[in-house]
Amino acid sequence: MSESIDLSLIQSNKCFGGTVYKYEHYSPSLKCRMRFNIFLPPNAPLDSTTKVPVLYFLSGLTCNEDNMITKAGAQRLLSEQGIALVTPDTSPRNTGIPGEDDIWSIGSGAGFYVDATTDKWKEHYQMYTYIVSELPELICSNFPINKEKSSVFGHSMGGHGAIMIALRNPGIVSAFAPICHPSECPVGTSAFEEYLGPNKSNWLDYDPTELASNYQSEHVNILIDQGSDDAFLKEGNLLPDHFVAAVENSKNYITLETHIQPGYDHSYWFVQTFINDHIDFHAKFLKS
Ligand SMILES: N[C@@H](CCC(=O)N[C@@H](CS)C(=O)NCC(=O)O)C(=O)O
Repeated sequence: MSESIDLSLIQSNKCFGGTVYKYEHYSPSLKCRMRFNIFLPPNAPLDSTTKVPVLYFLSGLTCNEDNMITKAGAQRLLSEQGIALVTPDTSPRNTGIPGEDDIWSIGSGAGFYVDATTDKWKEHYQMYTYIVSELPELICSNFPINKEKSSVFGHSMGGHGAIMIALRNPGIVSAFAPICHPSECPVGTSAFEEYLGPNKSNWLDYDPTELASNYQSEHVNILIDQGSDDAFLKEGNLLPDHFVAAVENSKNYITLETHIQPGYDHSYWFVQTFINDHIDFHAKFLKS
């Protein structure tokens, strides 16, 4: 890895026999310093010659690299399964873009996993490139990770990111309460307009529902869990029914399993309840 990336260890904590490491690095695609956590299971310490599969978890609005790894309780099963976990941040930070910290659903903590094209955001907000290209290269060059065995999952805005990425780079994907149709919901339209401009045709490649409705590529397997008492769902920000209908059009190419979980909300209490189902879902493919 090039020295300019300056990968620095910030913290390490033993966890279920493995270790959670926090790193900081300079990101050439985002032009700022970024942090991520990586959990290495007991069978793949840093100096291991054994390479293990990896899961990338994309978090939701207002989150950083810590929310999921500290709250979802994934490490117990990942440790047993011998699967690594990477939790990236959700946006560039401290870029100096005016107002970057002012609105909870745009800017810091709200990168929406797109490569921005508008003058205001495009220099730094290249989260699609960061998550799909830069970060996996950095991870596979510096850690005992099997490049061929990786998949992505996420929550809310990160569920949108995970499904969108898996439909553009066919693979296994799962999501908790994903923003399924960002082009049609309040938080999605305001962010897409800001990052991609007002022309909705430029939004389609970043929208899970739009991508699914025309999908005719390698088979994709998707698992979604959705709480029935989720405030974001009730506000019309998630629109899972739009996604289910879109998949109907592409059912020869997409297998979708959706679980509506009665009484659960949008929080990490919900995520931690079903995290093991998601790890098992990925493990079937990652370890085959
Ligand atoms: N607008 C609210 C909602 C933010 C929110 O619920 N974010 C979700 C993802 S969309 C989350 O995971 N929050 C962090 C956490 O629960 O740890 C806020 O700013 O508090």
